[in-house]
Parts: sequence; structure tokens; C-alpha cells
Amino acid sequence: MWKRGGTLGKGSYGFVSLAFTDTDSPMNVPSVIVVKSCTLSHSQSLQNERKFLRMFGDCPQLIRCFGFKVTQEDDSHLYNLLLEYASVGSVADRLGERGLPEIQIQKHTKNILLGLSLIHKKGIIHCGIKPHNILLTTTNGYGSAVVAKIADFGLALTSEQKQDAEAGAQRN
Ligand SMILES: Nc1ncnc2c1ncn2[C@@H]1O[C@H](COP(=O)(O)OP(=O)(O)OP(=O)(O)O)[C@@H](O)[C@H]1O
Repeated sequence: MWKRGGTLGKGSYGFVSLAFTDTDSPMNVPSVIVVKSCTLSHSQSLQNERKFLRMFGDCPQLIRCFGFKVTQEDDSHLYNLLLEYASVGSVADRLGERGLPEIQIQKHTKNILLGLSLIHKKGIIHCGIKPHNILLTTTNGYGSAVVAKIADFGLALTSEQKQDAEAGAQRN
């Protein structure tokens, strides 16, 4: 269904690659995607990310998830999460010394707050909002614009999980 391309970066759990989909892929999957991969035995964080992202479907404020696939590569089983490619990189990449123009900050902040409000309405807490995890994509078509999307649900919790964790910490 897809072919791995170059590596975009490495995280604490594994690595992120560009990937190119086949012509027989479902219509809603673009020809260029991103694959986040790690060994199957260490895939808890990626599985967590998938569990939360699939609750949102095609929400324009969040990086889209196209499912997962387990592959065998170089004698290891890899868990691969298939994600929308954010071709402009992260907000952290774009900040530089001079920061971003105020007009872009206003637009991105509005999108991020809208995304967070949708996440919170479903009783989920992202737990990792930072410039590295806000990715920038482009809209297709005439006059294409840069759009900010929330990514990386590897640390996300339901509000019940958060309450349980806090109660456990108070007991200890
Ligand atoms: N959907 C995506 N589109 C484009 N680039 C991405 C995407 N997801 C991750 N990346 C890039 O891949 C690199 C690694 O990302 P990743 O989220 O795995 O690690 P990190 O955020 O640097 O570390 P950690 O998640 O351990 O805090 C980063 O440069 C990130 O911007």
C-alpha cells in the first residue's frame, strides 16, 4: 500500500519517514504521507496516538491518521502509524530568531484553540502541546494557505486516566 522514503527525524519512541502510496490506496489517502515507526514491542505510545486520532476522523485542526500497518523490516517487526504529511514542518522549525509574523500567529492560534476545544469536548487531554507538535500543512488549490494542525498524541490521556494518575500520585 505504501513505500518508505527518506527519514524526516527521530523521536524518543522511533523514527518518522516520508512514504509514497500506491495507486490502489483508498481515495482519501494522499500520494505522499508520513509513517511513524517503532518496534512492535515498544509501540504503546504509537498505539495510544492511533487510538485518539481515530476518534476525530477528518478534523481540519488535527493531523489526519490513515490507519496503521505492521511490517517486517531487517528482521524486526515494526508498528507503522500512517499520517498526513505536514510539508511546511513544525512551528518550532519556523520560529527562528525573529519569530513568526503576527498575522500568522493569530491565524495559527485560532486553529490550535479550536482543535484543543474539540479534543477537550471528547474528554481527552493532549499533554504535549508545544511548538514541536504543531505542524504546518498547505491547503490545495488556488492561493494555497499554510494551516496549523495539532500532532503527536503519544502522551494523551482521557480525563479519567488523568484523574486516576493524580489520585495515585497523591497516595504515594
Ligand atoms: N506528520 C508529519 N509531517 C511532517 N513532519 C513530521 C510529521 N510528524 C513528525 N514530523 C517530523 O519528524 C521529526 C520527528 O518527529 P517526532 O514527533 O517523532 O519527534 P520529536 O517531536 O522531535 O520528539 P518526541 O516525540 O520524542 O518529543 C520532527 O522533525 C517532526 O517535525
